[in-house]
Amino acid sequence: MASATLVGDLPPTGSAPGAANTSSNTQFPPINIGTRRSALAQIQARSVELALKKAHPERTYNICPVLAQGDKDKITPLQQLSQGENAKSLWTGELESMLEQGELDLIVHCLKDMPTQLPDNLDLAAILEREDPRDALVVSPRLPKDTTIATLPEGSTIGTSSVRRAAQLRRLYPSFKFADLRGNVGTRLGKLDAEDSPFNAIILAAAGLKRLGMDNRINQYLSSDSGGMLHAVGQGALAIEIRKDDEEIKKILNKIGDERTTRACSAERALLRTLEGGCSVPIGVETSWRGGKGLTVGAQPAKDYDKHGDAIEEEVDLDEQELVLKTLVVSVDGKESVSYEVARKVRSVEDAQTLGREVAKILVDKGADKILEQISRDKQWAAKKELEAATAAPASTS
Ligand SMILES: NCc1[nH]cc(CCC(=O)O)c1CC(=O)O
Repeated sequence: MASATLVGDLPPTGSAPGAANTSSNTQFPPINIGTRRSALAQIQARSVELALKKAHPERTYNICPVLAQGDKDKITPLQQLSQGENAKSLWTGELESMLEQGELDLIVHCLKDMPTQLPDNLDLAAILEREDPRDALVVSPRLPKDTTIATLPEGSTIGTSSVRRAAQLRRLYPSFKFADLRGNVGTRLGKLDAEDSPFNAIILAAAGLKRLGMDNRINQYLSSDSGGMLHAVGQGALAIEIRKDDEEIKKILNKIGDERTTRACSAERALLRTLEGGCSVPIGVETSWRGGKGLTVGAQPAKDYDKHGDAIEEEVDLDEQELVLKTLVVSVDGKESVSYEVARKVRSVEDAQTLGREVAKILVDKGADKILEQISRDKQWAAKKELEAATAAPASTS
């Protein structure tokens, strides 16, 4: 038959007259969820799919894993990769063009990896409840299990490709050396554990380890209270990017966002955007909510436990709580730093953004601009050197 239609390829509407009153998945086309290909990315995409299925069981969902540019090039250090025009699209460019072309309906991102400015036709449409935003210290299996950042051997080598992590640690632990460490979480742990590993410890986001069920590898959670580390803007939160004009998907996403995380992360991102920092700029933040009824830890309300040990969610009026925002900008060598802390009620995303922008201006007044200018001069210098090297040896493959 010339006009055969493939099963599963039915048009969303206008099925042949007399067709059975079809099941839900033929009334609407499936929603295509884009994600990167790593195990962690796919777990994250599945958690979003689950939330969507709960909110909209009448729809069907497809997870589409896509290989990102940043995953392909594992050799060039991140600082160099994230330079120039395409800097910001390292992890998201490929997925975004598929979204623009309608091959995807939404992309699940780690908010931390999302640039503060998106292409004009795309939108950050939802931020989900935050997982643990802290950084985590994972020490070599050759060291005692109770090793902390403060008890690591003098002169230890720490594996991290994050300028923010290295700069903050240089500031407090000047004897440490830092070595580039790339790859997905499993790869990084493998490099730490290897017989001939150069690393005494590595730093990873606690959120990634928890989502992968590998938090048993965490030797110490790092925070302002422990190890003196502030995490990256948006760390631990998942965000959904969509086409700006896609009202249907906007409506579908309505129920899955988390207001507390959205406000906290909006303050963090407005701060970052005002400082014009990319993901490789050493800006650390920490947000928590306090006041109202009951204390909150991280982005989430502190949980009470009933006599069976089940968590009781406290009723806390978010609008009556203060957002506590701790911030730190450190020079790459760790020698200069500017910090600022503020607490204020933020009753909307706009309030939160205003707070973030104000804090950025205060940090600049306190000298953060000099630190950031130095970093951008260093980057330009490195880019120039790279270009010179490329011109001098065009055939070089290294
Ligand atoms: N830099 C890469 C990256 N982007 C997001 C996460 C996972 C944590 C998160 O969801 O914020 C990680 C891994 C890491 O930093 O260890």
